Amino acid sequence: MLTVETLYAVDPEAAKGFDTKGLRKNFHVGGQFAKGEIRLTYTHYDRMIVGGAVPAGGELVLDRVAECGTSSFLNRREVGILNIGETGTIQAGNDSWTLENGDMLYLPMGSGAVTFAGHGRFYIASAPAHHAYPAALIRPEDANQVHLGSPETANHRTICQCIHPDGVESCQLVMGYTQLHNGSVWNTMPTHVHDRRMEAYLYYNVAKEQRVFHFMGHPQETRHLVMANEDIVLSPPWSIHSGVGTGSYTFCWAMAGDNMQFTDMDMVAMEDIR
Ligand SMILES: O=C(O)C(=O)C[C@H](O)C(=O)CO
Ligand SMILES: [Zn+2]
Repeated sequence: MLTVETLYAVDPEAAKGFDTKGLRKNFHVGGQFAKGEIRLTYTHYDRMIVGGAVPAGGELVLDRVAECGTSSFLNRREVGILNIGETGTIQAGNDSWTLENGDMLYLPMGSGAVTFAGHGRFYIASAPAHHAYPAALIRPEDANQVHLGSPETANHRTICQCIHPDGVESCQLVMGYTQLHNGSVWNTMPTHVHDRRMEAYLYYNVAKEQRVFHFMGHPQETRHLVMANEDIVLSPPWSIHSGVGTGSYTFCWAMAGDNMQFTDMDMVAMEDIR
């Protein structure tokens, strides 16, 4: 079963006026991981699609998605797929990959129908593409690691870059995940914006009774959203994206837009945040 919802883009002036319900309706994407289903959200931020596929021991096929206006999902798109569940397989054309927890698969434009099987919980992030780069399976040890923060500022973390210009190439999708070190709870703080790219965060490995307070908004008009396990949040290009957990967590970030330079960020000075 395939369900697709559409989210239109919001400008910073409109976002200023949202109450909690309005913020959640426009930026929070929940419930994407349902047994035996593929659930997608088609966003109008750089036409990024996010969602989940949970085959739960059966098979799920991702092929035609009416919102894309093509006969098959990947006709003019590329996709990154992260397994946050148990072992699962993904098949596209004559190729098949086994993904353990923490493995990511890049599938290029033109891959055809994608079949999910096994016991994986597959997080999907897809952006428009114009070229077919090679498909690639990225295991945790293949990711480029960047170490940031410190225990003193509770933001000690390792950024694992999986799909990026110096690793597995893509047209515009840049994707990886960030692991907080023991006792550290802040991600992406000091924070930044990048008006050239949108970003989506999937929070996972969040214990049932814990939450992540995710901060968004124009740097001088910040708001927060309370995120539970497997919740996704969209960050418009004009928005900060940072979070603090009441417990440990991991998050997967995916970006699309005008350039692919991970370090191309406009840092927000602490004294300027409101
Ligand atoms: O913890 C972090 O810092 C991040 O993971 C940063 C994000 O990946 C990001 O915002 C990249 O632009
Ligand atoms: Zn960012």
